[in-house]
Amino acid sequence: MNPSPDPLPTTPNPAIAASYRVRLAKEQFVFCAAHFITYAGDVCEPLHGHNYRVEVQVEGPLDENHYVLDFIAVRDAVQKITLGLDHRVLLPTLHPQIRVAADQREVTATFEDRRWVFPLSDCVLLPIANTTAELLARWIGERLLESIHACSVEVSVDECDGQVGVCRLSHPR
Ligand SMILES: Nc1nc2c(c(=O)[nH]1)N=C([C@H](O)[C@H](O)COP(=O)(O)OP(=O)(O)OP(=O)(O)O)CN2
Repeated sequence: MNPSPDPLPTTPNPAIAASYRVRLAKEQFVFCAAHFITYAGDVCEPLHGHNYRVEVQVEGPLDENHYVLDFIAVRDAVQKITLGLDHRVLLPTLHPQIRVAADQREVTATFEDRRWVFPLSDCVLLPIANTTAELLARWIGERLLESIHACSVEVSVDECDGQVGVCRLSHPR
């Protein structure tokens, strides 16, 4: 005769540490934007566009619903951020060599002897040093942390099918 099986535990084991996060990778987390970056010191790309795809992870303790955060609240917060970048030209205002100047109507960006002029309403001026996927992920992560209550977020920005910049941000403890 088989010995009777061990009884199933009736509570989670407090000796085993658990942490939780939610991950959202929604179809609608896409923004189509134009940009150019510099690299290797003084190489400046031509203006071009990407269909950027965003994914987020949010970490924290469980609330009274046993949620880290409501998926719907996170979804709406991310969508609001990505919508603000959609169909825009992304320009870095902290770039050491790209100068970005705006008036009531237009934005002028200059790099060495090159000059781009855009309608103001077509642009988003971002306080970052270069519009790399990594720094866009950080900018989105900071906006997300401002709008949801979470210990930490991780934002991935995929600029074209598998080229992904990732930034993890945590509130100081
Ligand atoms: N770590 C990072 N590397 C690169 C970034 C970045 O944000 N983080 N960005 C770029 C460029 O912005 C560029 O957009 C790369 O895109 P891609 O179109 O793939 O570049 P190609 O010149 O190879 O263009 P093809 O159309 O594929 O010929 C570069 N690196």
